[in-house]
Amino acid sequence: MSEVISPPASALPLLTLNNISLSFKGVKAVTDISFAVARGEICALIGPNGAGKSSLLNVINGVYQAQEGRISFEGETCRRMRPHDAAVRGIARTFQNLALFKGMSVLDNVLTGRNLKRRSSWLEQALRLGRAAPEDDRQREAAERVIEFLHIQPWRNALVGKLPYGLQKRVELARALASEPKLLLLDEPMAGMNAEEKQEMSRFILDINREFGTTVVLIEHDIGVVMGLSHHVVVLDYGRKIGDGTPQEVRSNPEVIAAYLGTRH
Ligand SMILES: Nc1ncnc2c1ncn2[C@@H]1O[C@H](COP(=O)(O)OP(=O)(O)OP(=O)(O)O)[C@@H](O)[C@H]1O
Repeated sequence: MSEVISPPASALPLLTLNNISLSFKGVKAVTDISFAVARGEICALIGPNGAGKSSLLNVINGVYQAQEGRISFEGETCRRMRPHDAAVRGIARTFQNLALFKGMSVLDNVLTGRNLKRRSSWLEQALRLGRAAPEDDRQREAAERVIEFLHIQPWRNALVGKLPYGLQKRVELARALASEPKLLLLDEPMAGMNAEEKQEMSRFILDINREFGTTVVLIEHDIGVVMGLSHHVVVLDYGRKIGDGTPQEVRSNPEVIAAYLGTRH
């Protein structure tokens, strides 16, 4: 894999989490987490199982509402953000367990990522009237460009449920990318993949970051992949932040080493 190039320095972070705490019926999942994600960077969230990584991703895109703390996105601070608001503001995500329409084709799945870009009403779309027909063509062209970018054109008409798991993960990435996000949240994009597939997926994530300047926050368990892919690493353990810095800084952090070598588990 080629070297990770640092993103351009920008004064204002794209995303800032301030003192985020989240609990489920009194059980703390995330406690007092603060960190900032610079525009254009790839930030990895790592930590042992149950550390609170997915919960935090769900707070960022509004699936969960933090009981405490604030999130700022593009300088705008909000206490509560619903998933639809997050999508409208340019936050897209993929899931640990795939969330695709398995009975639909690759192209149709990717097209669902374009829904927020449509301006015609559902009636116009159903009857292909007014703005709907030319808009349909534009959305299809945009979806085809993403399909080509992620090298899934040979399967564009295949039913997603029939594809191997690694390809389904790529289709889910394509659907998220089709929405032209400013921030892409990837929950274990390489889970269940072999070394070759992981390398390929890392390559696509780097290409997205470089080609479109998309900021990425991803959860990944493979530390080798994280170190080769990320500009910034945030480490969680038991819902608390124990490390935050460059891959090199995090790798030499004694608390992180203790968490990973198991002396604390
Ligand atoms: N919907 C929920 N209801 C109750 N508890 C939850 C819920 N979601 C997460 N938790 C709890 O919050 C804690 C953090 O879980 P979370 O899934 O965020 O961790 P994680 O770091 O993503 O773990 P993994 O790497 O295994 O996916 C765990 O103790 C988990 O059991």
